[in-house]
Amino acid sequence: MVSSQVDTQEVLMEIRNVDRAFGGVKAVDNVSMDLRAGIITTLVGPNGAGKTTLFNLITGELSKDSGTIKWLGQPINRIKPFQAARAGILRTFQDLRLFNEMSVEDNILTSIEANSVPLPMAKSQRKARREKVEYALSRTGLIDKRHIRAKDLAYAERKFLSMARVMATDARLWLLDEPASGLDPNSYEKFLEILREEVKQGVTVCIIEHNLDIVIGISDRIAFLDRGKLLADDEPQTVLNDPDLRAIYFGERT
Ligand SMILES: Nc1ncnc2c1ncn2[C@@H]1O[C@H](COP(=O)(O)OP(=O)(O)OP(=O)(O)O)[C@@H](O)[C@H]1O
Repeated sequence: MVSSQVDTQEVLMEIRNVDRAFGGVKAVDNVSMDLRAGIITTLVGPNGAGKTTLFNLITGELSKDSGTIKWLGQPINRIKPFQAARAGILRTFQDLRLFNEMSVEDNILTSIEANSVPLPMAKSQRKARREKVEYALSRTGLIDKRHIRAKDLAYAERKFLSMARVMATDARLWLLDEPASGLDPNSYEKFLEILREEVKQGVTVCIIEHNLDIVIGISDRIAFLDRGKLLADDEPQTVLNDPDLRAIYFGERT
């Protein structure tokens, strides 16, 4: 599933000594890691490990207490979510945050409009937007649902719409927060297939995932967080075969 189109040694994002506490809880504790281009990095760890907080720090939903994050070599320490999106870093949320009263198609269009650098709407740009919407609709299997309101979709379709909203932008880094949770096996196979295809086209993905089958099926690299600390960042087999990490993952720590 590694991209054939990009240099996977290229570091897109450099995270160094990042901290964030909530009162006495160190949600993210001195985390340093790289996100490399054209691969899928999976963030795993028990509940409360700090995975979502790390996403929030990357995209500026939360501010860091200390540490630095660089994107394409440039510090993005005070970035706001809309600036992150326009810089090519886009995320999904566990609670999806769709516009429930809007149609599927309008949800995708809105995402393009909100997350792209505004340009005068030349005819050619309008056409390009339409093509992106069509691409996202067809890749996620939502083409026949384009006029349905988001709130009337089935659960799996809502998950795919959330992904379509990222897909239709030109984001280079996708941060996906449990995008496959609650999906039936058919849907998550489809989800994995879509993701692999997008990575082949050059997208870079960091995904938070609990389902071990999905973690095994998709990861090029696994970063393991526990109580805010990064305990491992390595090849999947190395992380998954580590008995101490397995004990933490399966809640068997002493
Ligand atoms: N806004 C907040 N206010 C107070 N504490 C928070 C806040 N956000 C996160 N925390 C705490 O920070 C820690 C890390 O939470 P976080 O949601 O990042 O973990 P997670 O690994 O994403 O967990 P899960 O797998 O359950 O989603 C937890 O102890 C959580 O209670």
